[in-house]
Amino acid sequence: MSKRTEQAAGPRTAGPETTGATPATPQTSLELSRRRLLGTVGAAGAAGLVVGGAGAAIGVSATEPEQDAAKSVTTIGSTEVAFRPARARHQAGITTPLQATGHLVAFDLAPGAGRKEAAALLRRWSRTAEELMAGRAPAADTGVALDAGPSSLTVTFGFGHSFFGRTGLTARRPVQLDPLPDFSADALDPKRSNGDLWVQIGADDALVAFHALRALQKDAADSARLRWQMNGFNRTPGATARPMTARNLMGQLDGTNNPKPSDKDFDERIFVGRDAGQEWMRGGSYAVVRRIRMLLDDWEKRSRHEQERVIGRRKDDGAPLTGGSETTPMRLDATGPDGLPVIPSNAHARIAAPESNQGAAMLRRPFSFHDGYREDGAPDAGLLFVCWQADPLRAFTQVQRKLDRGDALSPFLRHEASGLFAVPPAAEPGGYVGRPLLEG
Ligand SMILES: C=CC1=C(C)c2cc3[nH]c(cc4nc(cc5[nH]c(cc1n2)c(C)c5CCC(=O)O)C(CCC(=O)O)=C4C)c(C)c3C=C
Ligand SMILES: [Fe+2]
Repeated sequence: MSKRTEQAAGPRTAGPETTGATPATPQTSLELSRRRLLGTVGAAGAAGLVVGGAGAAIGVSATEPEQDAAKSVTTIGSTEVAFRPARARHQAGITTPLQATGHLVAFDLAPGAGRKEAAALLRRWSRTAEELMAGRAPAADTGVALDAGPSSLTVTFGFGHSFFGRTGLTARRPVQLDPLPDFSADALDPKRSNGDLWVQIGADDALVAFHALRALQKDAADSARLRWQMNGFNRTPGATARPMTARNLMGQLDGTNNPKPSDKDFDERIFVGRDAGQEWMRGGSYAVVRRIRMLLDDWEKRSRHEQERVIGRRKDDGAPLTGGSETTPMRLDATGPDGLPVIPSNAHARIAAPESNQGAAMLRRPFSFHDGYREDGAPDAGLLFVCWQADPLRAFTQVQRKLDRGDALSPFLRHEASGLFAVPPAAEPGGYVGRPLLEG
């Protein structure tokens, strides 16, 4: 299995859809990297040469500095994520470890385009995504990613509420796509919210991600028009000396208590089950997307101690305020000498925890964003919050309702855009994403 050094949910292994060879020793890693340096892997021919490198952290000590630099770069580039996972039914980009660059894009079908045009578009998009994720260049390529391998590229497709009316498929729209309720702290921009179609692109190389975005935009041609685009980033794999949970722009370890694929109820919580009302969604998931701006000027004025009480965890190592390490469970009932809860009653992690929400859980897989500075001089920066769940009403909505009523983090956040998308299972061999809906 291909290994990554920066992961979505703390120290854990890559998602089941990541392909690759047996974890490499320093020696094999070097050999594989040499093969790649000889030019055998590039945008035109990566298939079959997924090195599954051991990551920069393993290989660096045994070799010359120049080789080390080349090796760590090529290891990142050559990691491939399967478009049609062999052992999972879901699309890539859900359990895939966080990538360094992301584009979230929504499209609306063009006037006059309906179900037939949508089906043709999803077929084109699926073919392009499969080629690019394997590191192959599509027809009439721009050449932007010519020198790079697939770089963990994932492309994930979803349908918004409005898609079903536009395509005459209202009867097959899942109730889970009913619009999210209004929350008191919402300041949503409708132009940057929702949309007929949603595409999530992630990659460990910014040019590879841009290349994919352009190719998909060209495929959309006259059948769909861009509604909004958001660009985000995460830490680059290998930037930290050991695999770690990612940090957000407030400086917190974010993702610690995410559900893990090894949890016995993971699939049930994150993916639509076999008994779901809408058959075409079985094995799929629902994505909630929120552009959440952080009021960083206010946040950064708070002391470390105050910041930690807002979350309920320590900033440096992510351990709960009740002690231990990052992976130690929070003791929500622990009180201090003053008789008050050690993890404050309005701490974000307490209010959002499954224990406070009838077991509700979601897989958070965000990107940070920074779109420059606002007129008032404040950074236009924050979190492109993306979370995945089998049922948004029982996961995101349940938790956000609670956060909305008294989360200590809320005064430092502005929810500025929102989307809810049905993300169907992966394409079957010879098929395309969404075919059972569009042709069923
Ligand atoms: C409605 C869901 C959530 C929103 C919106 C949200 C925004 C948000 N969160 C952080 C930072 C942290 N969140 C943490 C934990 C956490 N957050 C949610 C849900 C939402 N967060 C959940 C379900 C959890 C897990 C709670 C638990 O089970 O313990 C943490 C702590 C570390 C961790 O577990 O990840 C941080 C830090 C920001 C900055 C933010 C909006 C910008
Ligand atoms: Fe959170």
